[in-house]
Amino acid sequence: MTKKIAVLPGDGIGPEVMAEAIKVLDAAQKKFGFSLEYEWADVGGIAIDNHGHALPESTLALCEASDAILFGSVGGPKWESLPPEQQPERAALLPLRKHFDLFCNLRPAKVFPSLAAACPLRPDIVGDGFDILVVRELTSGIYFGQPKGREGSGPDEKAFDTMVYKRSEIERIARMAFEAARVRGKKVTSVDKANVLTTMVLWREVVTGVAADYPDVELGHIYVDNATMQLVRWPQQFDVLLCGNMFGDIISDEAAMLTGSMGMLASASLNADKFGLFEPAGGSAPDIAGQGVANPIAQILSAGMMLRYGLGLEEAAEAIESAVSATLEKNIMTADIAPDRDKSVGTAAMGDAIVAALEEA
Ligand SMILES: NC(=O)C1=CN([C@@H]2O[C@H](COP(=O)(O)OP(=O)(O)OC[C@H]3O[C@@H](n4cnc5c(N)ncnc54)[C@H](O)[C@@H]3O)[C@@H](O)[C@H]2O)C=CC1
Ligand SMILES: CC(C)CC(=O)C(=O)O
Ligand SMILES: [Mg+2]
Repeated sequence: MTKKIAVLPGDGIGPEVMAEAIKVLDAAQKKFGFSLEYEWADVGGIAIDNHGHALPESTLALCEASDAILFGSVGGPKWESLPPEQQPERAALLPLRKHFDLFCNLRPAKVFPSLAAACPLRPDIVGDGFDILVVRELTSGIYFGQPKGREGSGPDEKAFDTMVYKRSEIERIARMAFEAARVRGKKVTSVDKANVLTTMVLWREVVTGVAADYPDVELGHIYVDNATMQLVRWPQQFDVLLCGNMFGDIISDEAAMLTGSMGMLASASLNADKFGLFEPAGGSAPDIAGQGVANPIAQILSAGMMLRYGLGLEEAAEAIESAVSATLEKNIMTADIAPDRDKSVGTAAMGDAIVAALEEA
C-alpha cells in the first residue's frame, strides 16, 4: 500500500538536505518494494513569503491527510525582525508539534567509528565511541507554558515565560524513555534541576514512580548543569537521557556536536498513535545555506527514522543507516566532518554516495 508523506523542506539548508533524503528514500523504495507518495508544501519563512503565514492551513491539512511528516528546518535572519509570535519557529514548528501532540522527541547520538576524528573529545575519552538516546519532552514545559509575555516599560519593563509540567505529561515521556532503555543499555538518566525548580521536583518524583514499573532498567538522576559537563567528560556513562523540553533541546545540540557535527543528528517526534514528524535536530544553518555544503546525513537518517517509527519499515531503516556508515567508511564526507576540508564533498555528492552504498549493499 502506498504511504503518503508530507514533505516540508522549510528554509535555509532545509531544501538542500531534503533533496538528498528524497533520493535515498527513492532508492530504498526500489530496493525494498514499498511505495511512498510525496506531497510537498511550504512551511516556515518560505510560507510567510508565499502565503503570509508560517503554517498555512493547506500545509496543516496536508499533514493531517498524510501518514508521516518529513520536515527540514525553519527560520533565518530574513524573518527575525517579525514580531516573535509570527516568526517561523514559533508560528510553524511549535504549533505543528502541539497540533499533533508530538510529545516524544527521540534524538539518537552515536559516534560512527569513521568519525572519531571529527569528535571534539580527546581520542582517549571517546575511545570506542558512545551511543546515547536523548528522549525529550516536546509539547510542554517552558516553551509552551502560559503566561508568557512582556509588560511595562523603562527599567521596570519585564518579560516572562512560565514552566509548567503536569504529572501526566511527565509520566508519558518517562514511559517512552524506559521502554527505549529496555531494548538498549537498560539505563535511564533523568536530567532535571530539582534543586531549584518546583516543576523539576515533580519531574523527579514522577520519573522515580514510573521506574517502579521497570525493575530491569537502572534509573539515575542528574542536574542539568552537571549533565552537560558529564557529556563532555565521559559520554559512555549514559544510555538514555530523559529530559524536559528546554533541557533536551540544549543537551541534544551538545550530543550532536560530540558525534562530529550538528549535521549528523536525526530526530523523530511521535505522538501516542506513533504518528510522527521526522526532522534533523539542527536548524536552517543560515551561515552555510545556499552553498551546497550542508551535511545531508541528519535529514537522511531522519527519513530512516520515519521508515522505522512512522511506517514500520525496519529493514529499510537499517539499510539506510548501514549505507550512511559505509559511505563514511569510504571517507566520503562533507566539510563539517571531513578531516581534510579540501577533500570534502558537497551536499549532493554525499547524497549520491549514500544512494550508491544503499544500492550496492
Ligand atoms: N527544527 C528547526 O527548524 C530549528 C530551527 N532553528 C532555527 O534555525 C536558524 C539558525 O539557528 P542556529 O542557532 O544557527 O542553529 P543551526 O542548527 O541552524 O546551526 C548551528 C551550527 O550548526 C551548523 N549546522 C547545522 N546543520 C548543519 C548541517 N546539516 N551541516 C553542516 N553544518 C550544520 C550550522 O552551519 C551552524 O554553524 C534560527 O532561525 C533558528 O531559530 C534552530 C533549531 C531547530
Ligand atoms: C524552535 C526550537 C525549539 C527548535 C529547536 O531548537 C529544536 O527543536 O531543537
Ligand atoms: Mg534545538
